[in-house]
Amino acid sequence: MSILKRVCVIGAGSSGIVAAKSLQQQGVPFDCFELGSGVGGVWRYDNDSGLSPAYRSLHINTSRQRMCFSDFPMPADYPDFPHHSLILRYFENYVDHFDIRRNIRFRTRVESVRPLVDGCWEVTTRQGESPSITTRYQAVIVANGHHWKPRWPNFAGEFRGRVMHSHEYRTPDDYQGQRVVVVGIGNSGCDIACELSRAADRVFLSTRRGAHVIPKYLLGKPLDHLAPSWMWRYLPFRVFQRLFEAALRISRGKLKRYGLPQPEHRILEEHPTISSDLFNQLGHGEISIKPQLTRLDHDHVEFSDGSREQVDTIIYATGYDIAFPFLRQDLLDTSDNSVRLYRRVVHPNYHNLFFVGLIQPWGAIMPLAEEQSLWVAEMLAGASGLPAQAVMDQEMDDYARKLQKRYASSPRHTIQVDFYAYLDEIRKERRLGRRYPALRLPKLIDSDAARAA
Ligand SMILES: NC(=O)C1=CN([C@@H]2O[C@H](COP(=O)(O)OP(=O)(O)OC[C@H]3O[C@@H](n4cnc5c(N)ncnc54)[C@H](OP(=O)(O)O)[C@@H]3O)[C@@H](O)[C@H]2O)C=CC1
Repeated sequence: MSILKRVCVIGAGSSGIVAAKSLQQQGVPFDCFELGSGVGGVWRYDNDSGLSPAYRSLHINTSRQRMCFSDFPMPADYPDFPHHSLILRYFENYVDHFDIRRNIRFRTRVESVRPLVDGCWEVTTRQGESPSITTRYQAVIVANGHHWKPRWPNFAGEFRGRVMHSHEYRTPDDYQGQRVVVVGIGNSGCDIACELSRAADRVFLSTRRGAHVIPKYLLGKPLDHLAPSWMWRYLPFRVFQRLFEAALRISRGKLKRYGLPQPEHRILEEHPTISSDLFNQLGHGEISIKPQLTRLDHDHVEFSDGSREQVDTIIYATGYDIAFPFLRQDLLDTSDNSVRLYRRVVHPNYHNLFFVGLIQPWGAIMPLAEEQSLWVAEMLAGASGLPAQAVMDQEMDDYARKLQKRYASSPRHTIQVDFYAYLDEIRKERRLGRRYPALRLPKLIDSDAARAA
């Protein structure tokens, strides 16, 4: 039997809950489906969805003032960079404060999302072991996150020790006395290498191009407090980049002083790697930096400088693929890990299929997911619309071109945005949207004749 509803939200992580709350405030009926038995997504340690990569010691690397939602500040007694347990508590309180938990169906997998010929979406869900249910929706908001499907590299040779992805890493307890190589110098790689360096016998951190590692505090301030928002907004990019480089030179010094390779690209041309601990652990001689891993050889690994090390465990901290297991690949091609969406939110052909939180900002994601959610909720409430298709196509082309020009080429740089620029962009889109014809949603007619397109 199919039941009529209006909007389906997929996921109750930080993006899903703000999408749900925004719909509720606009009076748009919705169902939110969450695979795990609680909210919080990646911030729920040992989430029974099996999708959270959070390790026991995880602290966020954006400050509490920058990461919170606009109408729900984080408690003043939280530290600058809260532990994941505090962040989860914040999300739990948010959900209760805005009374959205009753519209979230937990332990429910979204199996498929299919477009119907009448413009609606047919969403098939399954709660636990119950039979699947199919429901028609006028619109779907995808907020399933993009840090749950490990990206595995492929190296020549064979390895007989333990091979794992950072997604599986939880605590350093099992690594006493081991020799471990961590591949990748993103935030996971650095955090895990630092933690393991206090437990394992030797830790090698392998990087193929280095990173402009930024300490959590710069000139005595949480790094995202250093430059006022007007600098991010109005200074020409190259000027801002030079100022940032200067602040790093003063605060941190040169990378090579710590034994880190100098990347070929400049700061702001990569997703930021933020770690204060890495500098200490390098200075203590507890981590050895290695170039690209090139070959596996039973209980040894080889690197591009010809060096070779015996190791017990390889941890690939090589990032994540973007994936929507419930959507047909031909509806949204993610084969090169990029997605083509208007303003990173609206599907180019199906204007009632939205994505919230599918961005990787220089800065915190939550306020940006909030702004996206407000925009989408206004459209779904009939208060706002989209520009002409040609305008949307142009914007998507421009974004892809700018991204390619600015960022080091990597599958992890396909959804990058700058915090303030993107916030302003979506705010402007909301203002303009009120002048466009309201978004036309398909009518909800429960008809067995509506076939999958
Ligand atoms: N404390 C916090 O708040 C934390 C936040 N995060 C966030 O989670 C997200 C995911 O981070 P993370 O898991 O670090 O993943 P990232 O994608 O950010 O980093 C992956 C790293 O692995 C390298 N890599 C990828 N493929 C290969 C390969 N085949 N060979 C060698 N190196 C490779 C990348 O290098 P290259 O650049 O050359 O592609 C990069 O250094 C990010 O948004 C991050 O900011 C993660 C951990 C902690």
